[in-house]
Amino acid sequence: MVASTAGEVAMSSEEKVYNVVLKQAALVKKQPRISRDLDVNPDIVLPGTLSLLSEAYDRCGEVCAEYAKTFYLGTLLMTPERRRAIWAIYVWCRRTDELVDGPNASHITPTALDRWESRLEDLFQGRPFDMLDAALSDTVTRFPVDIQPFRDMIEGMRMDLKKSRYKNFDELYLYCYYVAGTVGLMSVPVMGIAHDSQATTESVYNAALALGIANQLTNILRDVGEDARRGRVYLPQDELAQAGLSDDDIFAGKVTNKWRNFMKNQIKRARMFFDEAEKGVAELSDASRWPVWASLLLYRQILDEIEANDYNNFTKRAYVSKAKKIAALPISYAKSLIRSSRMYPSKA
Ligand SMILES: CC(C)=CCC/C(C)=C/CC/C(C)=C/CC/C(C)=C/[C@@H]1[C@@H](COP(=O)(O)OP(=O)(O)O)[C@]1(C)CC/C=C(\C)CC/C=C(\C)CCC=C(C)C
Ligand SMILES: Nc1ncnc2c1ncn2[C@@H]1O[C@H](COP(=O)(O)OP(=O)(O)OP(=O)(O)O)[C@@H](O)[C@H]1O
Ligand SMILES: [Mn+2]
Repeated sequence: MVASTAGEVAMSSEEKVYNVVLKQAALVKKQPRISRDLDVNPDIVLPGTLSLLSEAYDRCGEVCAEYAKTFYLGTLLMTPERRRAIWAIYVWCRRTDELVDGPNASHITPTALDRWESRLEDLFQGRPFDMLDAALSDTVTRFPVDIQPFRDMIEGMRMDLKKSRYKNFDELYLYCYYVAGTVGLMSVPVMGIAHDSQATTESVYNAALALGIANQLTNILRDVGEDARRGRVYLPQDELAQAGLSDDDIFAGKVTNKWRNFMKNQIKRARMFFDEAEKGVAELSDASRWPVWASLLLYRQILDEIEANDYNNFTKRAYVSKAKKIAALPISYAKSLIRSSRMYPSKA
């Protein structure tokens, strides 16, 4: 905590977000999981001509496969019920992101985000607006998923509309929580914690949050040039200044030693969040560990690729080759067999 000049005690973003983590962990412990047959969910009013929920989920799967093939393949390793739920969450996140990042982004106003949020409230109450919302509406009755991280992701999009600079890491951390840490908090109740895990629920949520933050920091470091061309700098201004750099250096896009040193520190920080996340993966339920390890290893390799590009993230896009993606699969499978804090072997 930081005391301001006015005397009141200000909370850091990390502390604020940790309070959300504690709340999510407490909710998941309380809420019992309801299991029903697919397509028989009396709590949902299906929109339009939609007669079967399975059609809605299939459509979510198609959207997911179209936007993120690698990730879609990962979800195929999960149980069918969990896989469908993750698709529904993925599609909602992707649609939310498209509002500010997609082809119609220039027309998006805070009012449009307010409307998206009231649609979110409706779908959590069993009144989905369209087919894709209907799948998520069903998911949130089957798994103890809370609305807060979804609201927070919309808040992140609001932030993105009005803010294009971040004073320090504390401000950037909050943005990363809103747009990506939230994904971790949404996913854990679906992926499930292993029945014999000795870890606390909070620590697993904390690791999930860390993976979201790590992914977003990596995404930012990969896209520095692309974002600068849209007038945006998602880097801590105070750290840029300490490194002797300014926005103008970023717009000029020249790889200098100052830039390399700055990038080394940013990469180091992103890796620390990946390390934090690693501690939680072993606690997830059996079928969820493999896809999460795969996504962690693949996303983390983008950092290695930025190094391999000699820190030119202005004009070169760092990406992981198909061969490396394939190589990550057996490695992540082997890692998913390791179950750190558990005392007994799995029954599954
Ligand atoms: C198995 C798994 C990875 C599950 C998560 C699936 C899920 C619901 C993903 C939604 C992702 C999404 C569309 C988010 C919207 C905002 C956004 C675009 C965030 C960026 C993702 C990267 O996407 P991409 O490379 O396509 O970016 P471009 O738009 O092309 O620029 C983010 C960087 C954030 C993604 C964050 C996660 C996937 C969180 C992962 C955390 C977990 C799955 C928790 C794991 C649990 C433990 C205990 C570690
Ligand atoms: N091996 C590659 N070759 C060329 N472009 C790539 C490669 N990998 C990723 N990209 C580009 O970067 C974008 C984002 O990559 P990301 O790492 O998020 O993979 P993704 O969304 O899971 O997509 P996919 O798995 O279908 O490649 C891709 O949509 C693509 O435009
Ligand atoms: Mn992508």
